[in-house]
Amino acid sequence: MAKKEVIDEVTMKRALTRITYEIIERNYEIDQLVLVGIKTRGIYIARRIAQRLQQLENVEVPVGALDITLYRDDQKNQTGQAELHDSSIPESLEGKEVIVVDDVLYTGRTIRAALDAIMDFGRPQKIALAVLIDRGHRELPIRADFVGKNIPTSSAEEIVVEMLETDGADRVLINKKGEA
Ligand SMILES: O=P(O)(O)OC[C@H]1O[C@H](OP(=O)(O)OP(=O)(O)O)[C@H](O)[C@@H]1O
Ligand SMILES: O=c1cc[nH]c(=O)[nH]1
Repeated sequence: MAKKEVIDEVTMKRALTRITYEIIERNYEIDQLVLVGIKTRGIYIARRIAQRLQQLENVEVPVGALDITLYRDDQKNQTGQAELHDSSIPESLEGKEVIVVDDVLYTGRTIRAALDAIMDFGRPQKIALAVLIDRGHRELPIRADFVGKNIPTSSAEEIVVEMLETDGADRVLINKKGEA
């Protein structure tokens, strides 16, 4: 199966704008809000949501970045210390209202690990989750509060998120695992 585009630039933009409106409607204490993006593309998505919050509400929401590869509990990323880099949280998360942001939600293991990692930066008042794509197949009791698009997949497929900042274009593709 060839790669198939399931989200184009315009649809991605709309999805992120909608998520931003949903965040606004949720009545967060804006001055307590911190977005925490999960590397790599979750950070870009978090920055884009922060930009829209600035445009729509004239608020500056801090964006942190989390590299959680060391914390994962499956063997996929247990390659040791070399992966502990780039986590940067702008301030203590103690008492904050945190929204974790990632590109794809799949088994939920990355998010479980992210929750662990966040606790090292203080105890937030609450934590929510925003993802661009929810592709199903959860292995843990984790769900997203804000979803750009639900894309049902088989486990033989993969979702490939491309973003301007790192891939030269904004789009989402579905691909048969192992195919280029
Ligand atoms: O719900 P899960 O099963 O944990 O899967 C979701 C995670 O998988 C991907 O990261 P990946 O580890 O593939 O790294 P990448 O983002 O650098 O491609 C994706 O960016 C999510 O962070
Ligand atoms: O299909 C998938 C699964 C996890 N993470 C991705 O980026 N794509």
